[in-house]
Amino acid sequence: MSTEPLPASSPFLHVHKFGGSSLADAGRIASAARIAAGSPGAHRVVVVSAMQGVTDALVALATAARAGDDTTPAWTALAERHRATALALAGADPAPLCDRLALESEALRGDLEALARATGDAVVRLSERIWGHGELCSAWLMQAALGGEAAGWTRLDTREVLVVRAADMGAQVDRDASLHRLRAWRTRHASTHIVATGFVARTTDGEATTLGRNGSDHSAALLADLFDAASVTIWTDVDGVLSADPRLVPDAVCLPALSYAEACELAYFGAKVLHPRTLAPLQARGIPLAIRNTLAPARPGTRIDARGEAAASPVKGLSIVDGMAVLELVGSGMTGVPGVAETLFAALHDAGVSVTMISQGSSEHSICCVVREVDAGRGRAAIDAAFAEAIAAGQVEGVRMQDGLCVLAAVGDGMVGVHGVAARLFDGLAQARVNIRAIAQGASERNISVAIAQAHATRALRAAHAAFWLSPQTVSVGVIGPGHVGRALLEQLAEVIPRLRAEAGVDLRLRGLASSRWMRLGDAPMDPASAAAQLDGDGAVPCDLDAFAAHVRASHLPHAMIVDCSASDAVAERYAGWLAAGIHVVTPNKQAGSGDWTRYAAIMAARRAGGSRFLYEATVGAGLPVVLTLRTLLDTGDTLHGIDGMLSGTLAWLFNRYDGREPFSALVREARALGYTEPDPRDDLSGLDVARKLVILAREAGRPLSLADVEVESLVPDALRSVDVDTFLARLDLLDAPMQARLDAARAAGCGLRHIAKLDSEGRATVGVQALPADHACMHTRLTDNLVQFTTARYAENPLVVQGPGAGPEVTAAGVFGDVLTIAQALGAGPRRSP
Ligand SMILES: Nc1ncnc2c1ncn2[C@@H]1O[C@H](COP(=O)(O)OP(=O)(O)O)[C@@H](O)[C@H]1O
Ligand SMILES: N[C@@H](CC(=O)OP(=O)(O)O)C(=O)O
Repeated sequence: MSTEPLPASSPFLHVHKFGGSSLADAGRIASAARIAAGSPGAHRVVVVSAMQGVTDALVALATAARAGDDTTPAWTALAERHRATALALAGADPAPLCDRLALESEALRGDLEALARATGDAVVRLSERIWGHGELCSAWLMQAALGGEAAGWTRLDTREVLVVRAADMGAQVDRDASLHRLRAWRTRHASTHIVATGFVARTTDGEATTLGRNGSDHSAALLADLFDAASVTIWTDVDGVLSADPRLVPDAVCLPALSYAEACELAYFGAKVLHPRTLAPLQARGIPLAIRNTLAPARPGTRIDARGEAAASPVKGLSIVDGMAVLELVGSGMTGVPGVAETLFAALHDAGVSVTMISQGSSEHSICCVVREVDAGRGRAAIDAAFAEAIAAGQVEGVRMQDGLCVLAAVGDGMVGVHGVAARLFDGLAQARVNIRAIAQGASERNISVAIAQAHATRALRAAHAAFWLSPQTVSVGVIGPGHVGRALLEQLAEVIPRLRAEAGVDLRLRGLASSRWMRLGDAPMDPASAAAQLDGDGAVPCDLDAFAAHVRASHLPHAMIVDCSASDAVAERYAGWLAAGIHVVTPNKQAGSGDWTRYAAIMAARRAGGSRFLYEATVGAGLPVVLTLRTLLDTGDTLHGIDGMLSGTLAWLFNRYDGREPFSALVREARALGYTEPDPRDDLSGLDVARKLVILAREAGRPLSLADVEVESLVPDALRSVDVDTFLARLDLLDAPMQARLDAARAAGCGLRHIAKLDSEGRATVGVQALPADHACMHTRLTDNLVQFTTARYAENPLVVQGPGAGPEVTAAGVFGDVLTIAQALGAGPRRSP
């Protein structure tokens, strides 16, 4: 660290400002001190705010004192908070620091007592002193954390040097007087580095004052100018200036660079991270500003300078100013009359009402301006008075007032000369069903502002944010059932999501994962690669499907989808509700498609009502395009005559292998060992699973078939139907003799055996073993191949055949993923769900 005395002004000097969030407790102050001490540059000026919450407490104390309330408990708590922080920071010898803070606390107590009795100007003077107490204390704390005078850090009470006078536009610095006082201060303090109190200043009369709430940013900029600093860094608790307030828009992104003008507009329109008056002194001197995160100091943050930087979106940031009202002067007599606007704004000026936004239609029939709600009544009275004569003469109707509004501003240098920006903003707001009360765009085209109902503020901000920062194909995804298929799907998602985002604009965000017992929900997208492994770890909560769906249907993301990879009927029971709520559903779970007809019909109706999609390609033939092929045939006007084929990979494998050389039971055991069968092979041999698939296909073709309507031949002997699995496996050879007899009979007729599902032209559905001639397509399959033949009007002589491996987690997951993509890719063109 340099020990050269600090020059009166230096281009090698860097200003660092730490806000209250960075000084919330002793640990944070120590981190801030490490950042300041370790930052580059020969000389540093560290500007501190009060510890988090302290200014609020002081404002409340002053109010209580004026009201004659007992301030002792709150005063004691505040003094104790500073003392406890000092003890934690000061190490072996905390007494000097504690004494300093005790003196400050005593001064505060004196001011509070005086304020309780004060009258006239003294009320303002004492209040200002009280409000600034927090910065005086935190500067002592920070100086100690940095090692004090011994380490070259001198404390500057900014009230000694920063001279401001009250002006129309807020406190105005007297630069010459301030420079003069700073030089004088420098002659008395030969320090290398400085810790300066933010927020506080002195009036031209030498009284203590403040720069207004959140004014420490402004202090840092003013000191940077006075010290001729090379840069200013504002350290806070977020990564930089974000595209919107992260408390309202969870998907807000950190903006790498902004121009002074962009930052100024955003700050003026409510981006709390930066005080609006900070930019002017820096811009005037060309001093660059960085906003960085004390909690993550390695991150680059936001750079603000004259250059700014072009970005992908023409709009850099969105912000909201709450508590606004519209005043509208209306009257046909105003048209073409010069001076109306002048009279109106002069009236507002005289009443001390500041105008945030102005809009006037070209008919000049009305002039509308947006002011702060608290000023609106005063503003209206002032305009009414100014136009009293015109109102009496009937030329002007009077002033209409509407409160309960806020102003949403979209800001960006990139908007200049670019068409479609306003359209995108208004479209986003329209999608969210937000009514726009007034619109203004300055001729700089750097800001479009709209006045909207306060009640719609968050919804509007999220919708506008989605319109500019999210792809229309951004989908909030929740996956249920991390079994074999679910896990394979998560692996595939992990591999493909980055490419989909970069190349196709499809932005799939895994925000929830649930098993039958646990669920994990994330606001930030979860990593699909590790999500399943972490499911029952820290942060997991017991599964609640309502909460899961509510989270997935995030109001700040344009679309939501639940992928059900469970085999649960209870989950299928939820589909109708989810679809009606606009959540798309994708599943390989056969329960809904083949279960109770009334529920199936309700699901299909909910899908239509919610404008959402329900896809289940992987319920039949795993990753093979079976449902899609049938759908396409029907959608293009073909007529289905029949479906037949092998719909079970397990049974296909068994009959492919079964040639009489090995008993059927041995093959069942082998298939089980290879993982081809369900743990209880009766689930396959019963034919029920195949029957479910046939029902799904029949319903797809518009036939109201139910499971009970399918004639299913079970391969499980009656005697083994209700025994436990072990007994069943032990007595499996009961299958052998009857199966051998069927094989012999088939062979005698020149045929072989296959397990076939069939839906005929009359709608009759059957599932069972059939003897097929050697030239039948099903006799030419391999391993676990499924084969589905569609006989239709167009494919009458020679059916359309879909064939390929029809089982296994990877191919099934790929079928599910295909549905997810089908939905996501179509979203770009379709309407967005309203947030
Ligand atoms: N556009 C925005 N970008 C970043 N932060 C914002 C924005 N709008 C509002 N904020 C809020 O501003 C906060 C930082 O301001 P503030 O609380 O005054 O910080 P500090 O205490 O460090 O001075 C952030 O925690 C964030 O919640
Ligand atoms: N402490 C003052 C000044 C300030 O700027 O604080 P912060 O940097 O924490 O916003 C306030 O709360 O208004």
